[in-house]
Amino acid sequence: MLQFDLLATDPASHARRGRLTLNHGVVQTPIFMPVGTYGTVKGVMPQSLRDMGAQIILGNTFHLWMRPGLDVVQSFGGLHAFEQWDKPILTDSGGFQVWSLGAMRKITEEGVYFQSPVNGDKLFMSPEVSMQIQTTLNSDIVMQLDECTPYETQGRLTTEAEARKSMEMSRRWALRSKAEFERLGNPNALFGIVQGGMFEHLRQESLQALVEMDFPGYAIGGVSVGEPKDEMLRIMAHTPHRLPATKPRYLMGVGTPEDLVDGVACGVDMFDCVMPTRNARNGTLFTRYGDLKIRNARHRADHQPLDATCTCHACAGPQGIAWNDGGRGGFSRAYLHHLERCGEMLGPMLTSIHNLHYYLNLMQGIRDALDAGTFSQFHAQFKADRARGV
Ligand SMILES: Nc1nc2c(CCNCC3CCCCC3)c3[nH]c(NCCc4ccccc4)nc3cc2c(=O)[nH]1
Ligand SMILES: [Zn+2]
Repeated sequence: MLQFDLLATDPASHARRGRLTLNHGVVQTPIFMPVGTYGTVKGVMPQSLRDMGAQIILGNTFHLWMRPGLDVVQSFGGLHAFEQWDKPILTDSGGFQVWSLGAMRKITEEGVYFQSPVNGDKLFMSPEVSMQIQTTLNSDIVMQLDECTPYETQGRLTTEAEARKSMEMSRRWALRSKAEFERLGNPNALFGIVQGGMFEHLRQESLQALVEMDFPGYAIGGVSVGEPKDEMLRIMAHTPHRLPATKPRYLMGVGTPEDLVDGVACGVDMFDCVMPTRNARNGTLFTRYGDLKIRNARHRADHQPLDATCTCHACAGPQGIAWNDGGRGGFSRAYLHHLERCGEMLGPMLTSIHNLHYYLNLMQGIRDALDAGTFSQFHAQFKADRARGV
């Protein structure tokens, strides 16, 4: 089940404030969804995710199907009990993950044939198989099986004819996904995924066909696939606001903090990206005044926290009082620099908490600004602050 309520719209942009009611709870939008790859957000305890305000996380259909295998997840009644997360979960269809595998796959009308990266087994993923897997996982939001149209292949840009062919297959797979989802009597929500490459008229054809199929929500796929930033922004400006205003819009795999704020202004409600956790593990930290590379020698003896305005456990400790508000319970840049240099486990754990908190706090700031009718000012201040430099 899914209910989407529009609570406020920004007069100067396509930004909107909403509320998503799902089987495992209510989600305030716009929202960033932390990505759990093997059934966990790497190095972060579920309780920490709850403490920092995560309302919905992503599960990984493809990986969980490989390992531990559906029989184990099924024995728990689905993903929630298995990974001890009782709030909503969104699962992707697995198509993108197979596509990311690169060579070891063959795409046909029927589905995708590929080799398991875990044990080399010959596997097959079709719209029907993907729906069966996601039904077993019992995720609150299920994604259709689609083909993520590449931006380029072996250095050659995808042509309009290729993008059309790919979009039309995804459209046929949307219908098959929907039919199987309904045949299985899945009580959750199935989203259609808009494709069409970098061609606005193909995006229009794709979204029109999906809207006619009447999904409870829609995703925009086929971006953040190596295209130049201005190409992604062009599609982000074209497609989201053309989707039904009364249904949630999910921009897949996006993005940087700037992309999230720009995406909200373009009418996007939901985002997911591995960036906060992946960057955390390689020592790139997001802060209000720009990005910070904690391994840089200039942090070696710096007593300040990563971000003096941050209330996360890494910056402000258990009390959660920011450095600027007099808090001194957090960890210093010197200590985090040291942990990273020593390769200590606590390093990526603390930096992941900080980066996830940064993303979730940014979305909370956007929701508060939309509630207050000050989104334009928020957008401008956010960009000015980030340009200041750390
Ligand atoms: N169906 C589908 N999924 C897509 C995804 C996966 C979204 N995240 C799922 C999530 C499930 C749990 C495990 C992790 C993934 C995308 N991710 C990106 N870019 C990420 C590009 C990126 C950005 C920063 C760092 C690395 C990669 N473009 C995407 C396009 C599509 C698409 O058309 N169709
Ligand atoms: Zn912090």
